[in-house]
Amino acid sequence: TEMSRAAERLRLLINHLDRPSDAIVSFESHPLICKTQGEYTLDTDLLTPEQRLSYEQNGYILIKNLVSEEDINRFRYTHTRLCRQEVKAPGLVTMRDLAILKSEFVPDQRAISKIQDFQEDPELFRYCTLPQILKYVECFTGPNIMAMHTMLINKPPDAGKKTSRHPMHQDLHYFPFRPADWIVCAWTAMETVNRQNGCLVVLPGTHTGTLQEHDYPEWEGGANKMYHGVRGYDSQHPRVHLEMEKGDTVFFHPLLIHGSGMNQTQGFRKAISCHYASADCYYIDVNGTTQENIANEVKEITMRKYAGQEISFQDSWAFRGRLVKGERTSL
Ligand SMILES: CCCC(=O)SCCNC(=O)CCNC(=O)[C@H](O)C(C)(C)COP(=O)(O)OP(=O)(O)OC[C@H]1O[C@@H](n2cnc3c(N)ncnc32)[C@H](O)[C@@H]1OP(=O)(O)O
Ligand SMILES: Nc1ncnc2c1ncn2[C@@H]1O[C@H](COP(=O)(O)OP(=O)(O)OP(=O)(O)O)[C@@H](O)[C@H]1O
Ligand SMILES: O=C(O)CCC(=O)C(=O)O
Ligand SMILES: [Fe+2]
Ligand SMILES: [Mg+2]
Repeated sequence: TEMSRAAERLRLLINHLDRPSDAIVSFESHPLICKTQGEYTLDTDLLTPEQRLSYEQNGYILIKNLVSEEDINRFRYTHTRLCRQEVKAPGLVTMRDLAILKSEFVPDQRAISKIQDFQEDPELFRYCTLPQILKYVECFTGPNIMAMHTMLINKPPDAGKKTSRHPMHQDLHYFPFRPADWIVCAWTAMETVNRQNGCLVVLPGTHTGTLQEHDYPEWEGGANKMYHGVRGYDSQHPRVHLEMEKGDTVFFHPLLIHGSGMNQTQGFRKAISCHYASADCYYIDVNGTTQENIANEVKEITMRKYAGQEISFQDSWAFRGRLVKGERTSL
């Protein structure tokens, strides 16, 4: 890992040198290159030494009660209206659970297990700009911050085929940008999440590893579109169930292996999340890598969505990404 991170830094240096001079970010003085105290976090006066150490070692930190009840209630209300199509947001992607795909369509939150790409909905996107979240994000990404990927997950009661599970995966599998250490996910519980309704399950420490090969899990009841899982991860690795209360927020590294279990309750378990990256990250070519499979699926879907227009995997990220702080330097 140390070698591959060194190689990544070298690639980054070359990438910066390749750019026109006005785009060059002063390399020596770059806050992220000059991280001296810890490899994964910056010294911003916010994280305690214990929290920094915990992120370095585990790949995540959980902050209690970070988002107010009032904000979450507003996000819930907007979610309901988006699902009922009472309000529209350009680019919004809605996803139905495999188990109810063939049932009659009712435009209701109960039919929609996930919405993605809400960057054009001002109310939901407010989540991505909350100052108390960005303060933490900055510890990982530095001052130029892009909101790259937005989701509101509405995990349905399992219909009996275990399709409500999310297989163990690394989010970096979906991202054609680097370096991984400058990317972080914020995931906020919109209600109590526990083992019964399918809380996040993480394998602490796996963020120090490399990106693994991902594919559809061989599950009897099938798996949802694009829900790839890590091929053959170590099932003996210690697991932590992140039980959280409404408003609690976990920040985690994109290489951290995580998933979520079945929802064994009758409620729809809700969480809102955003993946942030330093605007100083750069796009990579995933051809010939393990990410080729997801890139092809994404290209196929964008092709259908935008009437046959070919959009590169990288561009599909560039046009959804939104600057939330600082300067849009590269992404
Ligand atoms: C850090 C990131 C981590 C992650 O994002 S992990 C999860 C990644 N998931 C995603 O990116 C969401 C993917 N979902 C989507 O893009 C859309 O929901 C999807 C699948 C394209 C469907 O949207 P629409 O096109 O609006 O819906 P549609 O009813 O016209 O369906 C089109 C074809 O897709 C199929 N489909 C829809 N939902 C599915 C599901 N849950 N599992 C498996 N297949 C599914 C559907 O049957 C249809 O197929 P066909 O054309 O009839 O052969
Ligand atoms: N057979 C399996 N192969 C691969 N991954 C699995 C398998 N079973 C569960 N997982 C994954 O492990 C994580 C936890 O899922 P699981 O349904 O076992 O919930 P759990 O939280 O462990 O609950 P329980 O208390 O019932 O064990 C999820 O990411 C799930 O997708
Ligand atoms: O909320 C969940 O169940 C986890 C979702 C997740 O990890 C993802 O979509 O990448
Ligand atoms: Fe994930
Ligand atoms: Mg289990």
